[in-house]
Amino acid sequence: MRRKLVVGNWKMNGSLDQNRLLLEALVRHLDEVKQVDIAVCLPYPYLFQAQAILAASDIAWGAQNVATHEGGAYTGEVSAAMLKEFGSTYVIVGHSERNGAYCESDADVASKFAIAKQHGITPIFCVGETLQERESGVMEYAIANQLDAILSVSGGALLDQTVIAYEPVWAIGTNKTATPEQVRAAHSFIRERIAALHPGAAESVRILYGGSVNPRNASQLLSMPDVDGGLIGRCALDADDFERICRAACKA
Ligand SMILES: O=C[C@H](O)COP(=O)(O)O
Repeated sequence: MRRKLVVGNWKMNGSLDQNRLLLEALVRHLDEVKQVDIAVCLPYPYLFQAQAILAASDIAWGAQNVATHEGGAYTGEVSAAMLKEFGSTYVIVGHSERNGAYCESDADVASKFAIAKQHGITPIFCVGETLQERESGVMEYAIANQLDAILSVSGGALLDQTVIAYEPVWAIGTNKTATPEQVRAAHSFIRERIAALHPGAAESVRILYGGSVNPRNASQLLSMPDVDGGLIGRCALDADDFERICRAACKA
């Protein structure tokens, strides 16, 4: 039985003052929510602040990216070892906002996935189709390619105990949520694809849905078969909304 996981992706939002209020509110609001795992992935400069405020709670924290290298002359990069020093449990890899704007390749994402695992950080590996891919009927092909990039570098076994986020690009930040049936079909496809290579990993990997999840649609989306939680963007910046989504996950 997989435990549900709700992760807030703060993206490039926050300030020391805003974060303190939000993190302290999350600690208060979510103190009694024990039935699901909860985490926030915030910008690098605030990992120390998250560690200070969340360490005594059950809320985990992590980053939104990681370098493909262990260290050295890579200006502007942040290594997995550095993330670990600040207590990061998770790191998001392959988010479509990075693939598009920063030209991350599948090989880059596979390296990030592998290096995170080597340092004991759980990668949250994002996959998902564009609207054009969905409308032209190649959605499964697109997702399979993204998955295979990881599977070919890391092997199925490395997916054991990791997290995949299915995020249709057209549903991110748009208020166009995927229908429950679309979500179910995509999650089932992802699990079957992994099972074909590594049945053990397919059972343990948690597959989150991300894309315009809010307190009103969370119950239905998160209770679909093969959905093990959510990756939440905008609604993770509001303590009340995030709490309601976490509570919906408890009942899902
Ligand atoms: O990582 C989170 C996703 O990009 C979803 O963002 P959103 O909930 O604002 O649509």
